[in-house]
Amino acid sequence: MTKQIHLAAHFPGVNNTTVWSDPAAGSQIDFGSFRQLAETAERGTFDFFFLAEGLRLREVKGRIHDLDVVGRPESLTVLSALAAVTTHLGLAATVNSTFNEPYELAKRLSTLDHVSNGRAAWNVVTSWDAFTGENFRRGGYLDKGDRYVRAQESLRIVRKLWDSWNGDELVLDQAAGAFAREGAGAFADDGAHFTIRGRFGLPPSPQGRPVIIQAGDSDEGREFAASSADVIFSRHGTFEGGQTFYKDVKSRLAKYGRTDESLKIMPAVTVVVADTDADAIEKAAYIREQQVSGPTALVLAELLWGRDLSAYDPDGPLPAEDPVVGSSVTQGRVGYNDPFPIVSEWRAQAEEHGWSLRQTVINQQNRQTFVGSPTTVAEAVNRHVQENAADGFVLVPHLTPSGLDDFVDRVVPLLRERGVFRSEYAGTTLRDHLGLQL
Ligand SMILES: Cc1cc2nc3c(=O)[nH]c(=O)nc-3n(C[C@H](O)[C@H](O)[C@H](O)COP(=O)(O)O)c2cc1C
Repeated sequence: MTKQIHLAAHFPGVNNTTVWSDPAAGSQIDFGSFRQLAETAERGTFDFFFLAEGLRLREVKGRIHDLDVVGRPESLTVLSALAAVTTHLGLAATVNSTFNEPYELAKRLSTLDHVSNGRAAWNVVTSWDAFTGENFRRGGYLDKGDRYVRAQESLRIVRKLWDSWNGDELVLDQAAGAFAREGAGAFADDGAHFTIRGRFGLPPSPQGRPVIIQAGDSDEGREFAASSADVIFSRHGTFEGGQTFYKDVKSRLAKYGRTDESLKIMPAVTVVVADTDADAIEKAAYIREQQVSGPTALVLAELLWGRDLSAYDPDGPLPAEDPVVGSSVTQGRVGYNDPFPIVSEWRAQAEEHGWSLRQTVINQQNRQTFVGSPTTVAEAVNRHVQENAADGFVLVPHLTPSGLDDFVDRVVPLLRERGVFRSEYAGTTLRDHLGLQL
């Protein structure tokens, strides 16, 4: 059976994917930028618009990393404003489960679902580290092993609050002076992280339960997604890597009584489109040059090596030392669990091609996923989906807010022609777009 492709738009701003210094880049903060990208995604009949979250600016030796965007507005507030200027596009917010309370989460996400008429999604992320925790009153953080215990408990309670109304509690009997039935929204929960009871103040939202997205990659993260998520935002965008990840996660579903269709896998990908394949390859190389300055190459290499490499010349050879596991010189970024095979591969490739450290980072780490003419890109996107390397993609543009124009104007029509992507929205809620049941 031919699968239908799912697509989402990622608003740039985290990591070195964004080239904010490009003369064609607009504001990362002005609402007009969010609106323009969301309108482009809706014109392309995308499933949803996605906002990542960084709770603390990344630092390298105490200084803000030069390619991170400073001053990101808060996601749920921006998405609520976008709800008023879009009609069908899903609206997905990344919100951390470590530093938020389930009651607040349930209320804020349910509110987004109400104001958008059923288009809300929550991307549950689990940063646990002390560096991020310093921003918060409790000043603390979780043991790494507890991050999914708290996430699982938070999600279970959030769902309990969303389910605490049957939907028939509002009486609105003017003559009798009765607004709602007794018992509306009553809840109680007693767990390892929360002991709470009370009343949830909001009647059920249009989706009942907003869509749940998960983005962790560890074994615990994959298990959490298999048990509880509707969508996975993964980093496995290559064909082979995507197929391996897809098989791994889908094979975990049966033990939770779930079908393959109940969990959509949508890797983050980058796309470069031009008139011809050759033009696109040239354009892609230029973008990678912009994304990886000398200082950025050193930071990305430090993350892999787990060492201070500031004495190295990015235009010189790769560091001779072995990597160190578990030491993060770059605070606020997740390091590598097993850097050794990657360092070996980088060394082999650098030697074969005569690459400097910077050229190695550019070629090994920052390659765009889909590069080519509109036809080449449409065929590759479709092949990944039909051959189960993904159910769709979260597109990460390098420019704000015009970075998806080429894809929407030139690739989407080809996907529509092939009958693998919608020409108009069939339903009104995000669950409808994703083909998800409650
Ligand atoms: C593709 C992808 C995107 C992510 N985006 C965010 C984000 O925007 N904000 C955040 O705090 N964490 C983000 N994360 C981090 C994870 O959600 C998770 O909290 C972290 O990786 C720890 O979980 P793990 O050990 O299972 O990977 C992202 C992870 C992946 C794989």
